[in-house]
Amino acid sequence: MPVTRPPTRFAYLGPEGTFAESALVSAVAAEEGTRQPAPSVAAALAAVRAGDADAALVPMENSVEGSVPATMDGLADGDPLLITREVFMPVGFVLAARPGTQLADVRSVASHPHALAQTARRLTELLPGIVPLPATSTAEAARQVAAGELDAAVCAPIAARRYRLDVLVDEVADRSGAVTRFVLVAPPGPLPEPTGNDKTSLVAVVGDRTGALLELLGEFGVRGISLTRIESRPTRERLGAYSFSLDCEGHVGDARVGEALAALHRVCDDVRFLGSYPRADGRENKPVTDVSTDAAFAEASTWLARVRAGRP
Ligand SMILES: O=C(O)C(=O)C[C@]1(C(=O)O)C=C[C@@H](O)C=C1
Repeated sequence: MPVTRPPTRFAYLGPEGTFAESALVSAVAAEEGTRQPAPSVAAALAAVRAGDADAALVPMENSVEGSVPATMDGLADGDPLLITREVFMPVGFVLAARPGTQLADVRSVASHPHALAQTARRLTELLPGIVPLPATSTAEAARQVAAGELDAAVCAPIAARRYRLDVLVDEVADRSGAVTRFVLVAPPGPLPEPTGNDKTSLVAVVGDRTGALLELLGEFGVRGISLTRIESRPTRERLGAYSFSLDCEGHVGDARVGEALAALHRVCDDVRFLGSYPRADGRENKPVTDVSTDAAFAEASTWLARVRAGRP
């Protein structure tokens, strides 16, 4: 009898109309599963950890405003989760209000803090003297405007349509061309197969030693592995204790990446592997140097085995 698998349940930062939902729609075909909005990044990750969702799509970083702390910390702490995909989404913002509202009528405006940061200058020009309020997402701000709780929202054009708002001002981003990188995270399980153009993410806690960060970077450098992102986050244990969240080129199944991670496991206080997944930013990993290929690593271990066997 054919086994029918239940559809994958994808959680995302909701409500409907977020950039996260658009990114999920762009990356996952409708027949691949169902979509369930979560009220926050933490809630989306918690749904996966509790088994109420099979995967969650959450924002990781934005080309203008940088990393999303809720995602960084949500992946670094708690039960382990694995990134299985990355998804890039252009983000553009509108100022939306209930039909009939004029710009001069607006007394309150809200959005996700990342969206407010990307539109801060324009909002000051358009709404002088009004302090923008944070919302859990751009679409949540739009929903609150539709419910009459706020006058205006900075949101995606799709959220304005979804909540039947009028666009008061189109394109309110301070910088055009912004892109947000989302990641799809799932419970621990088989890793995506290496494609030859992959990324690996991890969080490393380095000890309080002189040169500890240099040591960490050196493990990548000596194996010819390029980093695509690195940032520090407080471990929240005490002032001055940091973890490093980073992405590098390559798959943990590649000899050079596997060896680098094993070395970090030796030299760092803690290493959390966050996944290896296909690179999706349209760029190619840097060519692997001759001395860092899988073949070069295999040949070196064959040589070492011979040496150890007394046959140099
Ligand atoms: O609020 C949303 O629509 C989101 O998907 C979140 C988010 C973010 O966290 O950065 C995504 C893209 C934009 O940069 C603004 C907000």
